[in-house]
Amino acid sequence: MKTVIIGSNHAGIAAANTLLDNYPGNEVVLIDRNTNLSYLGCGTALWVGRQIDGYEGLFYTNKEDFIKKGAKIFLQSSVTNIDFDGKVVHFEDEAGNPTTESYDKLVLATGSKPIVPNIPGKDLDGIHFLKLFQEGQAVDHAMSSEGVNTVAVIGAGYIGVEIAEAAKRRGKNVLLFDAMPTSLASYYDPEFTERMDANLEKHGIELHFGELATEYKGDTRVTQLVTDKGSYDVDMVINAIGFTANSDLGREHLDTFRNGAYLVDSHQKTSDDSVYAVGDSATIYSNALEATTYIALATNAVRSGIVAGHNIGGTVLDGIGVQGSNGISIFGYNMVSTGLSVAAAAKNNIDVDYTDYEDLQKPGFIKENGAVKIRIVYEKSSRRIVGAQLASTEDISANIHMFSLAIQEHVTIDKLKLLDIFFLPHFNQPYNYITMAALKAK
Ligand SMILES: Cc1cc2nc3c(=O)[nH]c(=O)nc-3n(C[C@H](O)[C@H](O)[C@H](O)COP(=O)(O)OP(=O)(O)OC[C@H]3O[C@@H](n4cnc5c(N)ncnc54)[C@H](O)[C@@H]3O)c2cc1C
Ligand SMILES: NC(=O)C1=CN([C@@H]2O[C@H](COP(=O)(O)OP(=O)(O)OC[C@H]3O[C@@H](n4cnc5c(N)ncnc54)[C@H](O)[C@@H]3O)[C@@H](O)[C@H]2O)C=CC1
Repeated sequence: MKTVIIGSNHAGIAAANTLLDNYPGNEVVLIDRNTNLSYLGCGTALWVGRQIDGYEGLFYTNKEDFIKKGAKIFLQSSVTNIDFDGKVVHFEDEAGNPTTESYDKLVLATGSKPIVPNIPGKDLDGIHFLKLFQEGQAVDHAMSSEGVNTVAVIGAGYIGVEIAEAAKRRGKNVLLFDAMPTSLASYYDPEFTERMDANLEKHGIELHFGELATEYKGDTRVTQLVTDKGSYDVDMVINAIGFTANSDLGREHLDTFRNGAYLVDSHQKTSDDSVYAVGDSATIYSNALEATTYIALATNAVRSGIVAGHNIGGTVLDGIGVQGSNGISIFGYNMVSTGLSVAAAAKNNIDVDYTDYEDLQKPGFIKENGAVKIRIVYEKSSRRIVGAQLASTEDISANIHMFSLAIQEHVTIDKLKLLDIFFLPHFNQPYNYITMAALKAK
């Protein structure tokens, strides 16, 4: 069996490793247009903000690792089209020569692309995106340039907020814009985002929410940002208004979701029996929504790659869906969420209630101790938990995994009330915030 994988970042790598490590004898070919593979974009802001020494540690594998395992790998090789009937992939190799690879099974792991604000001046110099390693390098380089003092970040989602922090750490004046009235509006309810907004402001970031960029101005280089509310002199712009699926190669042939992502089943198989799609290029099943959706996260990319790899290798393995669990840590303030916020539930016509609680992480006699705010969201009719959000200066990240499992397994809010949660003053309180929030549920 010969499997060709297009795209060798997180999803393609997971599919390739699953096949190579578990199913010897399978022929695996990886093709990617980039110079590198396995770049952890999540480290870009840490590196640009000088919280880590450099970018070298942000890659977890390389071309040689795949060659050692017996795979064939082409980098700097762009796939131009796929003959789905003849099962042949056409690409240009590193030297620019037209080349082909036939396949028995094809894995599309072409990921996502940043959404480009479609406004005048969008192609001026000094306007950046933050998806690829090379784009991170360009942003890093620009921030070191003389005369770059004011940075506008468009989009206060995860990338925008993280790079705003990094730019501030580099001593820039930072203006952060979003169409929504708060930061992180797709992940958290206002009672949580207002804390992040206060945190950003406290650290000197100028917030412009509910404000839309309408034009980038300058001769060859951007010097001014115009919005529906004003205009600002800027030296650099970073666009971060979300990703869309990169399904350019198969959109004509395969069934797709509303944003163009390849529609896949629980084996990651597309509408073509020989073609699988994984990671940001594909849809994913949300256990909170109980529906197919699109969530661009590295964690989903890895899991979907593993599922595709096993199914191609011959082990039937159903994906179990996701909750879109996510987290962020900005100037020491931590927020994690999973499933649906109250706002996201309303948007999806799911009638929910929620229960909030706030308390110290540990008993009052422990000195190093921060307050934790928790919200648990549950469906009114079934009482199943559909979401949770936590915010604190404490490391509350591990809590969210339990809520992720609860959503996956359709656990009700009532089941959580008397759940056995251990107590040790070094870590938590006997009347802990999870129990207390659950007990408070209507
Ligand atoms: C700055 C940043 C921070 C992030 N932080 C986090 C985080 O903290 N946690 C988290 O879970 N997620 C995070 N993400 C999201 C995560 O990086 C993506 O969800 C993940 O990269 C998706 O992996 P993928 O392999 O599906 O797609 P991609 O990473 O998009 O990779 C697709 C690959 O396909 C190749 N390709 C595309 N078209 C072709 C073609 N025609 N021919 C050949 N090759 C092609 C590309 O070169 C690329 O290597 C972050 C993303 C960014 C940009
Ligand atoms: N910590 C993590 O888990 C991280 C995850 N990622 C993932 O990478 C993907 C891309 O990240 P982001 O680009 O930050 O997307 P995002 O979806 O997190 O945020 C995009 C933001 O842009 C805003 N927006 C949309 N259109 C706009 C417009 N025209 N003008 C102004 N604002 C506008 C939205 O309201 C939203 O707040 C996401 O799926 C994200 O979850 C990225 C970084 C870190």
